[in-house]
Amino acid sequence: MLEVFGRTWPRPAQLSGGASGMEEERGGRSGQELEEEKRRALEAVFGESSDDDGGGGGGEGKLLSFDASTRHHGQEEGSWERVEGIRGLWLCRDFLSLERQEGLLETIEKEGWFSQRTHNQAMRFGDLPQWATELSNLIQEAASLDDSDFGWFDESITGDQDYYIHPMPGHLLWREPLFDQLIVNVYEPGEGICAHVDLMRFEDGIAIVSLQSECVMHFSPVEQRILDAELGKGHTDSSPTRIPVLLTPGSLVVMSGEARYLWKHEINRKPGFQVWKGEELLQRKRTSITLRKLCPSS
Ligand SMILES: O=C(O)CCC(=O)C(=O)O
Ligand SMILES: [Fe+2]
Repeated sequence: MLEVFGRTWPRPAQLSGGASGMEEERGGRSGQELEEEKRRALEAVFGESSDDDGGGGGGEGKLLSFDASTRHHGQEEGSWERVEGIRGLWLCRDFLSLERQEGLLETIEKEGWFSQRTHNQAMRFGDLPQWATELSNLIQEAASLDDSDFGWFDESITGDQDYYIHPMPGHLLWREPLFDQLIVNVYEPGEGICAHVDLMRFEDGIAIVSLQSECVMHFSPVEQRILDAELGKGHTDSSPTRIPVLLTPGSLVVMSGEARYLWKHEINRKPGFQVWKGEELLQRKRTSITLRKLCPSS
């Protein structure tokens, strides 16, 4: 099933008739209600969504320019970083080479999802296009390199923290399929996405690949009080925590556990918010690919 539409933030509502953006929790409405509203609006515009690729190149055997088999071993792997302060948030900065980033962009372009200027978000549910399956294989491969490859082994990590010693805990990394939902978001300079926790209809273990413009994604706790209690701080006098993470082109972010459920993520590309090491980042068009797995009941 393919859905292509315009995100509503910060652009005005386009296809979704006033519904808020896809994941944001706003105005007291649950994410689920927003999702349903969006679905109804989409159907009003496009009719019922179907599984058809529209001949866009996602079908079996059409690898186009993104071909995982050309991966250069050693070049693109092995630079996982744990994001300090957020358990379950991992960053792999050099996940995709420049060549592979270009191939991926070209492949996405050939899908034709964004041929209309107003369309800046496409979602696929169920069978993913082959290039996205290949991308998820690369994610699995990168995340599954054993401890010695990364020197992660840390004897002080025990018990439930075991969950956080790999970019993706084993029960998520080896599920079948790893991902069955895809979102491609295209952002023009100045455009971003509001602080949100991804909907509960998706399982734990979410991956985001960044292309084109670099950007700063901010993470803030869903409940500042919980974080403060954990850190042993009184919550009344503490300022809200916001942890910036620089997403460079070709980088991969993986969120699981606390990072996925207890932290909101946000990209604010309004002037003054895209600052890294004291410098305002130059904004260009940005494309991101989010891969998730639907919960069995969805
Ligand atoms: O564009 C991004 O990097 C984030 C997208 C996102 O958070 C989402 O699709 O839920
Ligand atoms: Fe998200």
